[in-house]
Amino acid sequence: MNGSLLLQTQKIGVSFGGVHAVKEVDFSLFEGELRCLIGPNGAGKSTFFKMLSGQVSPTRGQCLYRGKVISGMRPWEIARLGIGIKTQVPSVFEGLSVWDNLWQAAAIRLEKRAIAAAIDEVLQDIGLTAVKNAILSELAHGQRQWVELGMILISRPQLVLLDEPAAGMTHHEVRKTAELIKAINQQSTVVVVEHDMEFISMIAQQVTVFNQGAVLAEGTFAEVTAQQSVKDAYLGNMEIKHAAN
Ligand SMILES: Nc1ncnc2c1ncn2[C@@H]1O[C@H](COP(=O)(O)OP(=O)(O)OP(=O)(O)O)[C@@H](O)[C@H]1O
Repeated sequence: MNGSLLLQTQKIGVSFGGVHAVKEVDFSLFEGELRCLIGPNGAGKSTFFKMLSGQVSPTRGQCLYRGKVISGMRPWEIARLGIGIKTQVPSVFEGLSVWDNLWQAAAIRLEKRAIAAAIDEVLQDIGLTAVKNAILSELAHGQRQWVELGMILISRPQLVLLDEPAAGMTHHEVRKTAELIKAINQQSTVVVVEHDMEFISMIAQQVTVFNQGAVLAEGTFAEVTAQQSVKDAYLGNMEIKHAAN
C-alpha cells in the first residue's frame, strides 16, 4: 500500500528558551501510511506534530512535503497544499448545523450537485444522520470530534494530521473514532499523535516513539511495544493488548 515519500523532516528541531523540546529529528512518511506518534509526557511529540502542521516554526532543520520545504509556513498555507489538520482545539463552525459544517468542507472539493449525496454518505460514516440539523454547540464532545473527522473525510486531503483525536472520549467513542480514522486512511495518508495505547493498538501500522525530544524507536506496534528501551522510557508496566485490525 505504501508508495512514494510524501513528507520528510531533516534534522528538525525547536528550543523554547533552554528547553530542547525537539532535538534533531529525521522522519520519513510514505504515501498511504497511517503513522502513530507516541511517547511519554514531555517527549516532544506534540511539538513535532506542530512543526508539521505549521503551528510551531522550527529553530533548526526543515520539513519537506513532496520535496517542497513547508517549515515556516503558516497552518492555512500548509492546508492549501492538501494537508488536513485536526488540532486539539476543534476547528468547526460552532453556530452552524452538522449538515452545514459538512457542506463547508464538501464545497472545497465537490461540484454543487454532488454535495448532498456526499454529505449523506459521510453522515452515515460518522453515525450522525439523526442529528444532522443540530447546531454544533449543542452536540456532545465525541460527536463534535466526529463532525470534524467527517469534514476531513469529505474533503479528502492527501495528508491528514490528527492531534489526539481520541482525547476525552469514552471507550465506545474511542472504538468508533478508530474506525473513522481507518476510513480516512483508505483515501489519505495519516499521522496521529495519541496517548491512548488501546486506541493506538486499534489503528496502528507503523509507530514512531518519541522520548526526550528524539526518536527512540520506530516499527510496527508489536515491534516497538516489545522493545526494552520503549518499555523503560514509556510503557513501564502498562499492559499492551494487540487489537485485531
Ligand atoms: N510553547 C512552549 N514553551 C516552552 N516550553 C514548551 C512549549 N511547548 C512545549 N514545551 C516543552 O517542550 C517539551 C516537549 O513538550 P511536548 O508538549 O511536545 O511533549 P509531548 O510529548 O507532546 O507531551 P504530552 O504527551 O504531555 O503532550 C516539554 O518539556 C514542554 O514543557
